[in-house]
Amino acid sequence: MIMHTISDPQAPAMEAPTGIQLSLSQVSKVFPGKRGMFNRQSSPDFVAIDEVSLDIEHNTFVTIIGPSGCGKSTLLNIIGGLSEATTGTVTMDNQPVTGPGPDRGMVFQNYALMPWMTVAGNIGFAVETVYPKLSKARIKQIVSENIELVDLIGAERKYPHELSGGMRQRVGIARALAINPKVLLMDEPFGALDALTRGYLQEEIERIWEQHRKTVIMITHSIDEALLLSDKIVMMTRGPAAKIAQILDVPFPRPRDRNSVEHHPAYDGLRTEMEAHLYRETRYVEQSRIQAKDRSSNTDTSKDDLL
Ligand SMILES: Nc1ncnc2c1ncn2[C@@H]1O[C@H](COP(=O)(O)OP(=O)(O)OP(=O)(O)O)[C@@H](O)[C@H]1O
Repeated sequence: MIMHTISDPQAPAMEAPTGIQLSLSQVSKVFPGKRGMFNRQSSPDFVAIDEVSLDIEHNTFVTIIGPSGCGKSTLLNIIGGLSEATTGTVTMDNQPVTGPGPDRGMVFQNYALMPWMTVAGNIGFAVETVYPKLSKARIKQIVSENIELVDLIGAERKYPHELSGGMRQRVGIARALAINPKVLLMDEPFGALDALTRGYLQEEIERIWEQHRKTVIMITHSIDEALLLSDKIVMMTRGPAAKIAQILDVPFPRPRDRNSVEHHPAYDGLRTEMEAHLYRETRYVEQSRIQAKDRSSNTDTSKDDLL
């Protein structure tokens, strides 16, 4: 765990930093194959991502999009320090990332809240853990500010099971922001929500981002979500050995809302480009699956012929 030196999470920044904040250099991840008797390898190693390099500037909203199973979570987990790159390096503010730390807050699709703690308890616990020297009064104040930020006033004493999915994810976001990370990492944060709640929370994230302007790296499967929120969209190729295919710049002015974004002259072109990429990569994955299935059923048939 990186040692943190900030004594108060909401302490004002000296000045807005500029330039590269997070840098990935030739990052690869290989999951080792299974080992059987006598430690003999029974399945091959799996190269999930292959030599991915990416520079992310301060205060940028980046989304990662790509076909299912290409390695998006693997990449985000390496940035978050939850998983180690097999080769390559990740640096944040020129310091190597060697594990999780309060400089990178994470928001998960399944919320990952502690069920026995209230809304305020979940947020307060995170702040207390990261900043153990803060007074109880200061922690309470930070909790209140962040509950207000995500529009959860009145739900402070509720437990996660008493909340809707959208409210739970608001708690997840408040908890991540309360420790004042330099970078917010979100792995499909709206993936488990119904379409209406999802649309509402997307606009909330845009509003919150306007207030904080933190660097955000978010995984999504939604083209519209990526276009509404991002400054940059990182499009990944299919796996195995996934790479970055292309990075799109999103030129829509801020603050944004769905209507203004959809009427921007660049919207249709960007949308078409993303659709074409995802369609191409996903079709290839599906065709490979069908061919593999055909091959295995042919093998079964030839076995039957022998009987
Ligand atoms: N611990 C692991 N051991 C072996 N293989 C793994 C492991 N974790 C992930 N993988 C494989 O690595 C590849 C990338 O997985 P990952 O979850 O990063 O993809 P993803 O793009 O986030 O997927 P999705 O869009 O479905 O959420 C997949 O083929 C997955 O099966």
